[in-house]
Amino acid sequence: MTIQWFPGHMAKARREVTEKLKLIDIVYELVDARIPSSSRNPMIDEIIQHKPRIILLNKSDMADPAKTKQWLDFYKSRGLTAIAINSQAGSGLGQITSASKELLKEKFDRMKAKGIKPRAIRAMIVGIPNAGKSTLINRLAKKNIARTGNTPGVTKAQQWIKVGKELELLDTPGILWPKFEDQEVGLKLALTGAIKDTLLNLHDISLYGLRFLEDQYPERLKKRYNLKEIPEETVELFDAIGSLRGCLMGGGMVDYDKTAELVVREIRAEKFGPLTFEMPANETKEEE
Ligand SMILES: Nc1nc2c(ncn2[C@@H]2O[C@H](COP(=O)(O)OP(=O)(O)OP(=O)(O)O)[C@@H](O)[C@H]2O)c(=O)[nH]1
Repeated sequence: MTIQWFPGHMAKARREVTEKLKLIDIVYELVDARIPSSSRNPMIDEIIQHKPRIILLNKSDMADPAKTKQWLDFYKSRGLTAIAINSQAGSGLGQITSASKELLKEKFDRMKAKGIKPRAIRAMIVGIPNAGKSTLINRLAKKNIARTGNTPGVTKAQQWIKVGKELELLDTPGILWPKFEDQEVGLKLALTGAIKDTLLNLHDISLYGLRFLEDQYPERLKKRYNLKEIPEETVELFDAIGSLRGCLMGGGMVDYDKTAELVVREIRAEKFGPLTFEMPANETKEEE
């Protein structure tokens, strides 16, 4: 699903998340491990305020493991709890409940001291489109969706998913917008498949991807496209890839549209192995 975000949509999304915050103890902020910064909502800190939070680096199977570790260290150094997960395979999910209990220990101890009956931790998942929210919810839900049903004329009841005995999850995640006003963020979102190609120029996306590979993973780029050296000139690079892969027009000229499309498709399909497109040093100021 690709959402076109207009100011009205953003305000509504924010309102919905703010409303649901009242029902929960903790927020699970789901980001893409390949672009942990670009796949965040730029106003998330302001929106969730002081609500306890765990950052879930999803799709960690598609990210560079060494870089994921650096991201986890970075969050830790900032006093933030972060866990690398793979919602599709279910790995890392076991840590979510224990980390939540740790973060909420004081609150629950206080409740206990006041004589309040013990209850499960209540949580909500928040993330940008395509972060993997539904996949994670389905994984955690197994068969334990507590359907409460709707009563006509009454506001739709929130439905809770039981995750073991100690955790309950709101069944609808909060969907928030990415920082798409930043061109580079847009290119990273496109390369990871979070936004449609049609929103950006395919040549710009592929060129950004190729230059990124040249800078960070030159050997993988050379190997994939049989390059002895990586040509400095963009045209030469496209020519080399296009002719190797038969992306040609009539007359044997390289078809740059087809070549650009091929490159983007291959990056997304992990043909260059797991990739991480940004590191903590690029984090924007709001983390400071
Ligand atoms: N490799 C991999 N793919 C994942 C993972 N989690 C989700 N996906 C894939 O990512 C895509 C988006 O997942 P969804 O669960 O639909 O994402 P969403 O955040 O609910 O998306 P919206 O409904 O657009 O808000 C799907 O193709 C999933 O199969 C993961 O951990 N690893």
